[in-house]
Amino acid sequence: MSTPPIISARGLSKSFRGPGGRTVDAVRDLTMDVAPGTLTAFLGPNGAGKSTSLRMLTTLLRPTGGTATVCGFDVARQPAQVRARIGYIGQKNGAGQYQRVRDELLSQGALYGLSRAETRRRVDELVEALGLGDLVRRPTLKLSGGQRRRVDIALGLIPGPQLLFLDEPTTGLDPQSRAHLWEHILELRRRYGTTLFLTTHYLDEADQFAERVMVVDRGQIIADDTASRLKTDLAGDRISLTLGDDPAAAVVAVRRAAGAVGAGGAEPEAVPAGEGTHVVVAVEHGERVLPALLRELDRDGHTVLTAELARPTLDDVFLRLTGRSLREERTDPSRTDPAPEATSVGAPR
Ligand SMILES: Nc1ncnc2c1ncn2[C@@H]1O[C@H](COP(=O)(O)OP(=O)(O)OP(=O)(O)O)[C@@H](O)[C@H]1O
Repeated sequence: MSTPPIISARGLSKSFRGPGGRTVDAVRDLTMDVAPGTLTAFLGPNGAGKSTSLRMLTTLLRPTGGTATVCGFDVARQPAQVRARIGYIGQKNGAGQYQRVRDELLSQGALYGLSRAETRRRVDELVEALGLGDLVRRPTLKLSGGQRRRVDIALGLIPGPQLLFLDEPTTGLDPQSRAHLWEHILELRRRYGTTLFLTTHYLDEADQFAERVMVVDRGQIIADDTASRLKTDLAGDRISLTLGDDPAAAVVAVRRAAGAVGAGGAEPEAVPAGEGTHVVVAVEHGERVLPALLRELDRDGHTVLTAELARPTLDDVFLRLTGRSLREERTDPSRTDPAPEATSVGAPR
């Protein structure tokens, strides 16, 4: 990394005293460097340690081990300097209840010590960037979940942070509001070049929008790369074919054809399917392999009844790494109740 990292953590850890005096290692040995201007997604099931990591990086929780710098300052020793440079949108709604949206945004500027003129300029800019024009005169109490999340993000951005932490920004929103919020998040990046570090349960969001995905499980980062590399390296593509042969002949045919087109290696798996046999084989670069494989099978005189290419998802990656599906991990029975969530850093609301 040529420019210094905006987040740098070495062995960052946090243990809590759980029920019955049991120790909960919420975050274990978190080590990472994050480049400025990037969008990183912290992806993991409930209780994986995502919020705890964020709360340490935003100085809201004191680590029990390791070190971290954010915007060049030590989170434990220089929390005020860190807070002055970051925004944090927690899981619970930060926006007040009765104030009108515009008044709330203006008060936020005053809390951060911005001049009135500077605050107005920022508010106008963010109202436009986040599409809040029609909402500014309404009390936040009357807003929908998605609208309120946008106001939260505007509040977090009023002081012009270099780095914005978002804890599950889209949880609880319907698909349309999620898509809308993402448009705005991406627009913010284009405009201000803000570094974004967010947690999410949503595999599709991490896949589609993040440049870097860190998969977290049981307090540890278990994978860290672009979504596309994680999928290619850890899960691979899958070609599913239905051949008009019996299972043994179908497996031999696919194994031979895959070897002939340079995609051998993985053992094809066969399942009898009606008139023929369904065979699944894992390959790399399935889009290139599939046509060649079909030509090869045809040349060998096999009848291919159906052919399908399945691209892996981040869930396949998680499954491969942990043997569990992230989709089924939405609740964690061992979870204990965390302390009340603080929703902002830098200034009280
Ligand atoms: N204040 C606390 N006291 C005791 N245990 C805690 C506390 N905060 C978090 N934990 C525990 O630490 C672990 C990690 O929790 P954390 O909230 O960081 O997970 P998460 O990945 O953010 O989950 P979610 O996606 O549900 O928000 C969990 O087992 C949780 O119960």
